[in-house]
Amino acid sequence: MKKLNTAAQMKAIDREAMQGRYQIPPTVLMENAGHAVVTHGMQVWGPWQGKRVIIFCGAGNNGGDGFVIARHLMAQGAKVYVYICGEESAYSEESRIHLRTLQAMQDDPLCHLQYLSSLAEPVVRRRIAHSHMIIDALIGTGFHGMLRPKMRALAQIINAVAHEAKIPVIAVDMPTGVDADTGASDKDAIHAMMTVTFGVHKRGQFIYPGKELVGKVVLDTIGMPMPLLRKEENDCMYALELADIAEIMTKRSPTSHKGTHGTVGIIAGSATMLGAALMAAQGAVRAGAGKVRAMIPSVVATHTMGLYPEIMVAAIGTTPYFTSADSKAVMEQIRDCSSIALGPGLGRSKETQDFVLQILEKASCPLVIDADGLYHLQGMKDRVRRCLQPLIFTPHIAEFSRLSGYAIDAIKTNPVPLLRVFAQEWQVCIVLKGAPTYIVSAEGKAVYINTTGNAGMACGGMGDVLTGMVAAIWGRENNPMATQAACAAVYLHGASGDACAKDYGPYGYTPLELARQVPCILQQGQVVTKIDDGEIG
Ligand SMILES: NC(=O)C1=CN([C@@H]2O[C@H](COP(=O)(O)OP(=O)(O)OC[C@H]3O[C@@H](n4cnc5c(N)ncnc54)[C@H](OP(=O)(O)O)[C@@H]3O)[C@@H](O)[C@H]2O)[C@@H](O)CC1
Ligand SMILES: Nc1ncnc2c1ncn2[C@@H]1O[C@H](COP(=O)(O)OP(=O)(O)O)[C@@H](O)[C@H]1O
Ligand SMILES: [K+]
Repeated sequence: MKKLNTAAQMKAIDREAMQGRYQIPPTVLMENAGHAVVTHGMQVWGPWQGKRVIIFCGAGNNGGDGFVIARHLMAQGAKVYVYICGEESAYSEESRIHLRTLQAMQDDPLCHLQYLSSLAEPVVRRRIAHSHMIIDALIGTGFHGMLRPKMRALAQIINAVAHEAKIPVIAVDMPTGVDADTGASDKDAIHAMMTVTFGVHKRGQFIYPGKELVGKVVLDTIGMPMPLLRKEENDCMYALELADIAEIMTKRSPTSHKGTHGTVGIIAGSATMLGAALMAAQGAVRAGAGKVRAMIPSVVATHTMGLYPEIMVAAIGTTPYFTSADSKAVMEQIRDCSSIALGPGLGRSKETQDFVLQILEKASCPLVIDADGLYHLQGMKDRVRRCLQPLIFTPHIAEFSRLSGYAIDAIKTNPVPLLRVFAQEWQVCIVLKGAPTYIVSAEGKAVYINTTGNAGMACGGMGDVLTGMVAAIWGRENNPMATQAACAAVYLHGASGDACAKDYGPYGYTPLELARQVPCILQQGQVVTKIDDGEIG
């Protein structure tokens, strides 16, 4: 998985690399950063020879990187137009050194160096329009707040002209105007086609709207000592990758049987929401559950008979929704279950709440709780903490807001600290569904961010499928930890959505079509790499 840092964590690493026992001179890190941009740019767009490149250099160290980039581009035969926004005296020592080196090369016909303030706007527009490439070295991890008027005006020009003339923009470390910690972006933030980032990825590259503005992100370690780059932060965040899932979705032993792969109990559905139960059950089947038993109120269960023969259906009670009178029958049915998915389509009757609380109290295996199951747990933190079984909650933002009391806007702006507090206080692993989906362990320490999925999944029932998948992966023999199971399910669910988007089109595919893709993802993505007993397959 990819480690994701905040700007402050990155700064601390930079400091340690320069001042601690490593003693790397700051000019060297900046040199390597600038060189990295030139190298990665060439790998995507070919040789720089003969290209006209505009480099906008801000007043901080991001601008310093720009001066280095200019020198290396000239060495490769590009003509550079370097526009400086800062005052020479205000630059850091390392930026000033690189600026002076560049100033010493000013006579070179390939070098055009100018303070931006001395240039009329139409000239800037014309120069951009006649360039082959633009380098955004205006602001990197140091961006905060909103773009100030002059910077905003410049960013608007760059975006407009680059878009119109189809000129690629390479962002140095971060596109100007994107917050490296949260992905929050100024409305005029620069839209890059590629971002070359240094040392460790930044969180804002994986969170919308920043995620959309960074383009292709390339990481270069710029010669920083690996122990610093690998260091586990107290407040750590990771982006999920296919390889992480392969650790969990192991190959089956050839002699395994259905009992080996877990029995998932689905407690879901009510008179008007039968589909939710079936979609969760299908999610469990497609994610590899050995057996799936769906417990559904009798009144509606009759309609499911024969629909999905692979699912065992237990018709429960006499009411159109579950009540506490049903808990005994349900407990009988889940005795042999290795995990339970509770909640999709249960409805919001007060009587169902009593039922949910009884299941929570008596269950003898891990529980994944979603949708109406979570609705019934509002204000029930103590009851949840008393539950003897490990729990995974899978709310979307509105459900999380209802449960936690945090405002939807606050969750959208910066969910991570809120999720950590909630997970610790409620002692549950939490999956905050959305774009992107976050997974937080019950200790509230590690946060994982999903990298798969698309807007075609914004459709009723997709979450139900996920709930069944989490339960299936969590309920296997040698079952993974809650967080691992949640990460694997979320990643696979999103990857299946991406496969649907490719096969069917960007939207309009159904939750069951998505569920059907799960085994194909395991196959095509070669996710399954190991045998259950740990042997490499
Ligand atoms: N050794 C290292 O550390 C290495 C660092 N490296 C590079 O340094 C970068 C970090 O450098 P940094 O910390 O100097 O910040 P940076 O991104 O240049 O931004 C600060 C400037 O932006 C301005 N500004 C901010 N917000 C603004 C707004 N809303 N609207 C307008 N202006 C705004 C801010 O103005 P101020 O707030 O100070 O008035 C200041 O002028 C990092 O991303 C990487 O590229 C590499 O060389 C590798 C080694
Ligand atoms: N724009 C999007 N990008 C990626 N994933 C999305 C997007 N919109 C929805 N999803 C995913 O689809 C699922 C929707 O779940 P949910 O909101 O609970 O739907 P339902 O309750 O109807 O089943 C979640 O896993 C969510 O992450
Ligand atoms: K930048």
